[in-house]
Amino acid sequence: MNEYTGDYIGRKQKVGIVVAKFNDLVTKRLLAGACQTLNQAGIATENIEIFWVPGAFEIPRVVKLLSESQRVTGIIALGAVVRGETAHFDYVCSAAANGIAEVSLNGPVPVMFGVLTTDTMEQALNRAGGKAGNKGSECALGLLEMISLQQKINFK
Ligand SMILES: Nc1c(NC[C@H](O)[C@H](O)[C@H](O)CO)[nH]c(=O)[nH]c1=O
Ligand SMILES: CC(=O)[C@@H](O)COP(=O)(O)O
Repeated sequence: MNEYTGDYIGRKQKVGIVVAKFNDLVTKRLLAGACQTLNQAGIATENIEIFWVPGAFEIPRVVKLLSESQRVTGIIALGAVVRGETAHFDYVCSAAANGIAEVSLNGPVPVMFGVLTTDTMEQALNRAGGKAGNKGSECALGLLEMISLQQKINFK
C-alpha cells in the first residue's frame, strides 16, 4: 500500500467520514481501510468522526452539513452502490456523485469520493480490501494530499 509522503498536516486535524449502511458488508471494509490509513499517517482515532447514513443517496446532505459545521478539515464519503434490475442504480449513483462533487467544489473543505458503483457485489468486495485494493484507503491518502495542498494555498 502506498504510504502518505506528503507534507505533515498536523496530528490535531479532524477528519469526517460519512458512510452508507446499505451494503455494509462492503462499506465497513471501506471504512476500515480509510481509518487504518489515516491512523498510519498520524491522524488519531479520536480525531476521526464517523457518520452513518442509510444509503449513498443520503451521503451528500450529511457531507454538506459536516462541511459547513467547521468541525473537520476534510471529509471522506464512502458507499457501495451495486446494480440491480432497474434504473435505480443510475439515479442513486448520479445523485451521490453530483451531490458530493458540489460540496467538495463549493464548500470550505475537500471531500473525497469513495462511493463504489459496481455491477456485482464481487466487484465491490474486490475494491474494499480485495485484489483491486481498498477505495477507502485510497481516499484517505488523497484527502491528506488535498488538505496539505489547501493549507499551502491558504498560507498567508
Ligand atoms: N441500492 C442501493 C442503495 N439504495 C438506497 C438509496 O441510497 C437510498 O437510501 C434510498 O433510495 C432512500 O432514499 N443505496 C446504496 O448505498 N447502495 C445500493 O446498492
Ligand atoms: C442500486 C439500487 O438501488 C439497487 O440495489 C436497487 O435494486 P433494483 O434495481 O433491483 O430495485
